[in-house]
Amino acid sequence: MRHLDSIKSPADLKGLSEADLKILAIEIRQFLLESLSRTGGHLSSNLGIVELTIALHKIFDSPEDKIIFDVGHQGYVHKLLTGRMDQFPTLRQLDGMSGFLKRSESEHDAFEAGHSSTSLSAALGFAKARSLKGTKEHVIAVIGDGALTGGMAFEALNHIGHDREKVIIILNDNEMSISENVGGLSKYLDRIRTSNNYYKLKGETEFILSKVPGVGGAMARGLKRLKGSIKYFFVPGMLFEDLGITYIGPVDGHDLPALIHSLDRAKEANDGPILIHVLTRKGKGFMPAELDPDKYHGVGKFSLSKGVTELPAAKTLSQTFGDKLTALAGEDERIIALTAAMCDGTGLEGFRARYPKRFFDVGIAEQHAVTLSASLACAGMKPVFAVYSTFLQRAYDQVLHDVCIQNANVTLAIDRAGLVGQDGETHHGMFDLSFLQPLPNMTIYSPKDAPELEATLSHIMRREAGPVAIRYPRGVAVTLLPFEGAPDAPQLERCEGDDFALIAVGNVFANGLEAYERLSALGFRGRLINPRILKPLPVDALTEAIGDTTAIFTLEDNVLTGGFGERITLALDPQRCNVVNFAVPDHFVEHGTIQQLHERLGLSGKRVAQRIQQSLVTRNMKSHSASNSRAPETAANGVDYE
Ligand SMILES: Cc1ncc(C[n+]2csc(CCOP(=O)(O)OP(=O)(O)O)c2C)c(N)n1
Ligand SMILES: CC(=O)[C@@H](O)[C@H](O)COP(=O)(O)O
Ligand SMILES: [Mg+2]
Repeated sequence: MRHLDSIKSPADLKGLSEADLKILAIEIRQFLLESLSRTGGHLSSNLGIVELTIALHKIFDSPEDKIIFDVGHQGYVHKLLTGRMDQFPTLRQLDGMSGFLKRSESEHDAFEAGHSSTSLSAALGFAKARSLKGTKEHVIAVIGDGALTGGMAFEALNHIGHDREKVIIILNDNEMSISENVGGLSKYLDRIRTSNNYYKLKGETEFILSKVPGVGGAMARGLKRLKGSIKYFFVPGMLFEDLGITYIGPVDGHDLPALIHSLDRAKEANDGPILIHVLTRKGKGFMPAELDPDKYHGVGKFSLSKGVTELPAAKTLSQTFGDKLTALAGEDERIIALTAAMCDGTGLEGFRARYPKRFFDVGIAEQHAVTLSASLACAGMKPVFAVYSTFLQRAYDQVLHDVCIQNANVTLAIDRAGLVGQDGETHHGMFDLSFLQPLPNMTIYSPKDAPELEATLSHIMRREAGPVAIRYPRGVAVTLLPFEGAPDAPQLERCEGDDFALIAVGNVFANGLEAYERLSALGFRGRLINPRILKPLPVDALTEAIGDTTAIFTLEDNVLTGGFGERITLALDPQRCNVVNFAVPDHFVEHGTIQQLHERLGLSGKRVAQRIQQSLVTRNMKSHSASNSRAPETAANGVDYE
């Protein structure tokens, strides 16, 4: 029997010898590879953190001790060691186990995340509560070198160093964010990594200090000064210690005895916050992932023998965006592309290669990226910040304060708008319309497919009229209908009659089209409108497109509150129109495929058709006799009433 099979909780680790733990690490890697090859998931970060997670659970006593994982994408080993092995076949699937930590899943998941750089603030909160309650548990934050580039992490370090509360920070340094890590901090860690001589000397000095009994007075001061000058000579700055946080390391993160020793040392120490600098290799143990950790950061199903085999090229909307922006940058040298550590995901690889001087990866620093964009715009450039909708939430005040108030010519290319699928509730981009629509000066576009995205981007880069957001979903670059008309005017895409008008925003226009065709097949004759521009709301053009229709339906993948539907409902004449909004309801949405989630929320083509049909039948029954109803048979035939 494998050791892994006998581990139902961290308590089962305690009796294992170091030799057994090393075998366990091999078993865990094997398990992760086999399981994730079938489900997909965040592979390389988890392969890299196997020994560290084992050591953490060996030394500390979860759930009393609080282990907080930053982002949480590297929490699979923790899930395995806390009794969730049999849930791995359902990882990130509808109603299955989350890809992140969830308090509802386990008492060992102390704090939830999905967005980066929150763990240090969270750890300090637990530590302060401990002091106030007078309890004794340990608080440990596990943060990656990428997550440490986020502003929140700096804010928390500043507070932790000052506060002196005992928090154990494990810096899991694999020299990678999703792509290569960037910035001065990354270079600083690199210097530490290569300053072995310093650590030898520092270690020896500490050893001398600890061994000389009753060392005191001038001698102690001399030795301390010596230690200090060695430190400054070999590692300028010594950032963490200068902030007031004791630094231990670097420690080989795949050497279990060394990890156990360092964690034990930190556990026993009494004095203030400690940072243990652990060096790991992303993708450890699976050669394709070690060689290309970026590609294996998040994977779909893959082959254990061949790794991720290239799929027949299905171009994504992100790539459509990136390619088009690169082409436009060839015509206008003021165009600048920015990303906050999501170069690949936002389709900017080509731009980076073609125009490296006009490409900025700022690290996980969305707030900084937005303000940087604002000042670039004020200096006459045309910055385009490509950002996932969910991560833009971080930079709301910067959008408001630095971009919109100054009417700066900044383009927010909002990728992963709408539901994103398996990352679930922390990652769905279902709020951007609600938080951007209220902002004065903001213009918002929502193209329905790849050609429209290209046309809209060209239009935006020419117009130079203040802040713009263009939102598009995670997915394949399809062409739904040929592009006609203008990118900034609503398009009446289908017009067969006045039974109903469906206004479907770009992200879910495909669902609207399917619903329209289903209703057409049932004999309903309506209109299908693609609004294209959501702010300023083109009320006159939409009113014209609606024509004499009085049954209006809106479809969007934003939450209902503050969404597009709500705004158009307020704008249309209530005496004449009856407007029904289909949108994401007022609750966080779980993980699953986008199609499954649309189905569950009543936003799929099929469900929208059913809901419209039901609504029309009810209206007809109210206003006419039952015999005048257009399709009573189908209404009674399997409609899922809501
Ligand atoms: C605010 C925010 N921006 C971007 C991301 C996307 N993201 C998830 S993991 C990750 C890289 C994190 O790097 P690191 O902390 O070093 O962990 P590693 O994957 O190397 O283990 C990024 C950029 C995020 N989760 N949150
Ligand atoms: C953990 C995290 O935030 C990212 O790794 C995210 O899962 C990437 O999402 P995409 O797969 O949509 O690029
Ligand atoms: Mg990293």
